[in-house]
Amino acid sequence: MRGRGPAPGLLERWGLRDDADGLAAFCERVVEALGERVAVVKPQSAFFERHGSRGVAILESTIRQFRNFGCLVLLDVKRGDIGSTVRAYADAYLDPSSSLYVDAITASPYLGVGSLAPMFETAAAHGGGVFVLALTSNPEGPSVQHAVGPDGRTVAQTVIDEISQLNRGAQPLGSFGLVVGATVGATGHDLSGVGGPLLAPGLGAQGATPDDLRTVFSGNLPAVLPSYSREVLAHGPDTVALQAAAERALAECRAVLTGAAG
Ligand SMILES: O=C(O)c1cc(=O)[nH]c(=O)n1[C@@H]1O[C@H](COP(=O)(O)O)[C@@H](O)[C@H]1O
Repeated sequence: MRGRGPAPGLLERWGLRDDADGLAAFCERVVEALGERVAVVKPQSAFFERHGSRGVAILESTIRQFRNFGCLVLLDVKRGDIGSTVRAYADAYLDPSSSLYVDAITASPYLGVGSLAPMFETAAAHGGGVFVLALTSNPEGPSVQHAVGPDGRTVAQTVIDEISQLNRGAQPLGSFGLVVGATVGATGHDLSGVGGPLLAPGLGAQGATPDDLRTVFSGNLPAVLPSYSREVLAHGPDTVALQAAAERALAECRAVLTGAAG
């Protein structure tokens, strides 16, 4: 998977202005270079929202173009709220009648996994997916996610177990995924019953390597969806260089995920 993070630093590096025109040019080039070559793209909504209504229009158009190539779009929005508001987020991103409709989104479980139910229902109704944060790649994450509750489980393990329950019986994988950073190391959390995809950000720019996937995911490697953003995008705007960077990342991850010795 390739993340799409048109951050200000990247626009500048590509010789583009940090405005909506720069953002549009950036997205056009990324779609042209990678639209036919990647299975999943993960645009980060904030990098579009910071350009206001034009940014959101560019996000809509970029989503459409990638989907036209047959690419799955996983929008990184990390939404979460009380149930009635989550219903509106579900309508915005997971209902096919919305202009922001995508195949899957990221969601934050810190108002309780149950508060995300409207997203789960809408995703299930339309064949979409929801990736819920469990063990995030940032150094601040463990202070919340490793906290132990009254039943002896960590916050992260509670999230993992609730998502496992939602996927119960689904074959080969259910619609509900977890986010587990490639940077987190061996935390002792049990992912064996998840039955859904495991999104692994943190590769490349945040320091994790494909080898780290073995440590973090061990027996669960076949469910892992590795994600790179800056590591690939920093090679633009040259189309061939972007494509080569994506191919390199793919080859390195494939060697680990298909069980090559290492
Ligand atoms: O949900 C995410 O995608 C995510 C979760 C997480 O734990 N860590 C994390 O970095 N991300 C996102 O993944 C992307 C990583 O970008 P790079 O570090 O450039 O590959 C960013 O857009 C983050 O918002």
